[in-house]
Amino acid sequence: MADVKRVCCIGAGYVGGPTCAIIASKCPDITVTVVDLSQARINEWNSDKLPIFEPGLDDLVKQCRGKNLFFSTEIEKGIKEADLIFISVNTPTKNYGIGKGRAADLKYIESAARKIAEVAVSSKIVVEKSTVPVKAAESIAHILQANHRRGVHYQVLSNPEFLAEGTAVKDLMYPDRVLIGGELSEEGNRAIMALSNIYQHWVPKDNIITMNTWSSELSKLTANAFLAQRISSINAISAVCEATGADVSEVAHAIGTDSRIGPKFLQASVGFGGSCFQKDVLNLVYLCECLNLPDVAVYWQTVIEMNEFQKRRFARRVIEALFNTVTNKRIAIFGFAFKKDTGDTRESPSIYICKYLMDEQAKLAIYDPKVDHEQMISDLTHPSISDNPTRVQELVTLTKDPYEAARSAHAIVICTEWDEFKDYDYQKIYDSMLKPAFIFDGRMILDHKQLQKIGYHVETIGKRLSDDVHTGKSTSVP
Ligand SMILES: NC(=O)c1ccc[n+]([C@@H]2O[C@H](COP(=O)([O-])OP(=O)(O)OC[C@H]3O[C@@H](n4cnc5c(N)ncnc54)[C@H](O)[C@@H]3O)[C@@H](O)[C@H]2O)c1
Ligand SMILES: O=c1ccn([C@@H]2O[C@H](COP(=O)(O)OP(=O)(O)O[C@H]3O[C@H](CO)[C@@H](O)[C@H](O)[C@H]3O)[C@@H](O)[C@H]2O)c(=O)[nH]1
Repeated sequence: MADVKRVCCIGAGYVGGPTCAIIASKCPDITVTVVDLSQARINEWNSDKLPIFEPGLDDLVKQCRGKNLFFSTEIEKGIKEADLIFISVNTPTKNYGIGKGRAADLKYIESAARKIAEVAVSSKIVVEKSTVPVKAAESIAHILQANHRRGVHYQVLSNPEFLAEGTAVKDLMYPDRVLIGGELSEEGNRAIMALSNIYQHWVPKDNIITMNTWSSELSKLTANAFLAQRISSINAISAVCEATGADVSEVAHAIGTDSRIGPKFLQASVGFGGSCFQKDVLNLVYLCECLNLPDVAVYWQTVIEMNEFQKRRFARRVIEALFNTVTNKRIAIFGFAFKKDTGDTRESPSIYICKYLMDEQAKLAIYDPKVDHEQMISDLTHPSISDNPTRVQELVTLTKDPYEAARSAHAIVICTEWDEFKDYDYQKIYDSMLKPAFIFDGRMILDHKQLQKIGYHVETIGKRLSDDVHTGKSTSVP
């Protein structure tokens, strides 16, 4: 099995699509087919407008599509023909039954495994690419082995993905490391080598780390838990900064220069979003509970609680600064994606900030350079955000023009760190706003001094810019 010629990937999402585009582009000797249940998603992958926005992805897909990269709903054919199959389906937080709100929902993983067992007529390497709880590979192996045909053998590997959205192509092209976990046996080793050979087309051998399956699965959850924890930690410190007059950027810089801490992932913000951090930390929390480690579970749970606190705290600051009422006030929301350079809104802090402001009956004018308006409405009318979709439609205006969003507004709230927000004509915007005009920079990306010079009242995360600090009246510590 050392020579993989055909790869199939089940799941044409944010991970499956870009990962397979890179494999196809770096391995012209391998045919890669990405399959999905969703005809609409596959149609988009086969069209000029891909279903996801990622810098550099369009070119990559165009370069390989129809040559050695295919997108299809013919799942059975894809499985039958492949030597190696990636399972890259979604593993969302369960919203029903046992483990509701914390455990990962493994129903899509299981159905992919069952489909493989049902249709495979030759031996396969099955690679768990999705993020899963520890021991999920064992369940996949059980399903495959219990249903296998004579002469068909399986090796199950864990190969978690570390790409971040918005930088997926770069992350896949130059990964810090590739992790491959497998069975400690001769067949296990052969399967690990086969997958490693694919990556070695472009990843230096030393950056490919092999280990036992459970360590690999746990490493993925641990990496995300550590990253999320850093953000929650600096966000917690941002609250202390606002209360004391310290500046969180200065604190982050100071601690980041300690080589043991390092400078990355210390950007205080309105809170972390995205489809992974919350889901994976909760997944770890649930795992700890199941392993009868309640203290460890509580430890990681606080990372999530701090993130909730940060989103709520920021929305409250907006309301307080606007004289404790935002009812019927027009507030421009700049940014709806969970971070810049993506159109993804899953768990975006912007959704929650909009929710808190809508709860106070603020009128929102939302602008994002990449998020579709249908997606915004779908997020804001989700039952967990609002129980009155008609009211949402009344309160929210969606616009394709940031200047339009800010016109006659009382305030601008920056929720995503899009680069273009830095380049707007803020004098022109100021002139069109109601006075006093407020800017709440939830991402610390604007030139605050310049904005103050124009006349804005500026508030940001982790730093006091308002008058009481300028006059030295910062909160005293007992
Ligand atoms: N999004 C990220 O940045 C990222 C990064 C690293 C890891 N991950 C992990 O990778 C996995 C996939 O994430 P994603 O963001 O790509 O999800 P996604 O929701 O974008 O895509 C998953 C796709 O799988 C398809 N699917 C589900 N069940 C299927 C089945 N039985 N047969 C065929 N297709 C099926 C869905 O239709 C969907 O298109 C998750 O476990 C996630 O935690 C995501
Ligand atoms: O210093 C920082 C860094 C990030 N964020 C926020 O954290 C969230 C997540 O950002 P990021 O990690 O860059 O994007 P994701 O696409 O969610 O990627 C994370 O989740 C993926 C899915 O598991 C992993 O593969 C990646 O390694 C991991 O970075 C976003 O809302 C960011 O704005 C901050 O607030 N401060």
